[in-house]
Amino acid sequence: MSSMTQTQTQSRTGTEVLLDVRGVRKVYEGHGRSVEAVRDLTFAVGKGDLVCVVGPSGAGKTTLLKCIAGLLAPTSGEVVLEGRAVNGPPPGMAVVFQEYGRSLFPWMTVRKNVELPLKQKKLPKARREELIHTALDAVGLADVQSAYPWQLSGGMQQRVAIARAIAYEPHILLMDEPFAAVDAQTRADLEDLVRSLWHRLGVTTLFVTHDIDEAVYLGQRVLVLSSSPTVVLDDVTVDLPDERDQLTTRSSSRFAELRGHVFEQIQRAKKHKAAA
Ligand SMILES: Nc1ncnc2c1ncn2[C@@H]1O[C@H](COP(=O)(O)OP(=O)(O)OP(=O)(O)O)[C@@H](O)[C@H]1O
Repeated sequence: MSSMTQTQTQSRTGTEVLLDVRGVRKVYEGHGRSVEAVRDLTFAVGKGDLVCVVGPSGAGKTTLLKCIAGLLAPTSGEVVLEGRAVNGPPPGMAVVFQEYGRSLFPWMTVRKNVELPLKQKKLPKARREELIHTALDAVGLADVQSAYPWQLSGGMQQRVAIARAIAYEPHILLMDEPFAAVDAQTRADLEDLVRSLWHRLGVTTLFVTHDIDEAVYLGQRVLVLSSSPTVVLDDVTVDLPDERDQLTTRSSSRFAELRGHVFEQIQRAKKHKAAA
């Protein structure tokens, strides 16, 4: 059972805190060995913010996300969402995973896949229809709702997964390296889709990636994680103009400075780890 918990009231962007991650540590135990995946993670995400988490491979990004999603219990520390401690999947959360092939049900049409969580939410049919239509329209897939996921390209399948997440009307959207398995051009389109949905819906979004450019392009803030055992190395404010596009934003000098800064931090952490 969730309990009401004292929470931070203001995020770094000055908005009301929605997600509060406090001193989260995760040690995996088993087969006679223990792995300290995450040592100490503390940060807050404000309501309506788009925050990216970037870190090297094996830094514990998925572990952190599973702790936030209530799929894994931290060894110590806690995750507080909307003032309540998370100790199971919270009702107002949707997650988009990297492996769209495994997260969509192949025997269900696109619309049935999007509808499933809405049925679990026990929404009436008319409301479900409205949400399915709006979400599929928003991701540009209104015309393939009767298709099966395996009839679609990887990028389209991931758009179905995004449609399913936004149709659910989550208070917070978690995305775990959602575009790692698609080609570069599709990836750029999907990044722009995330920015435009975020603008339109204002949903609080935590986007996890190992791609520094992607983190800087998408986020209002970038949390930089160290190598495992993981801590937050830096919390970078992305002071790029809010209107972003793949060409002008990525070729601006400020973008280059920010990505250089994040890159340097990650490289330093890797060297530090190697030396230790
Ligand atoms: N179930 C598990 N049991 C034991 N160790 C685990 C388990 N899951 C993850 N780990 C270890 O925890 C560390 C962090 O893993 P995690 O998958 O969270 O990192 P990541 O940053 O998401 O990696 P990647 O970017 O490669 O997906 C790694 O050393 C990994 O081997």
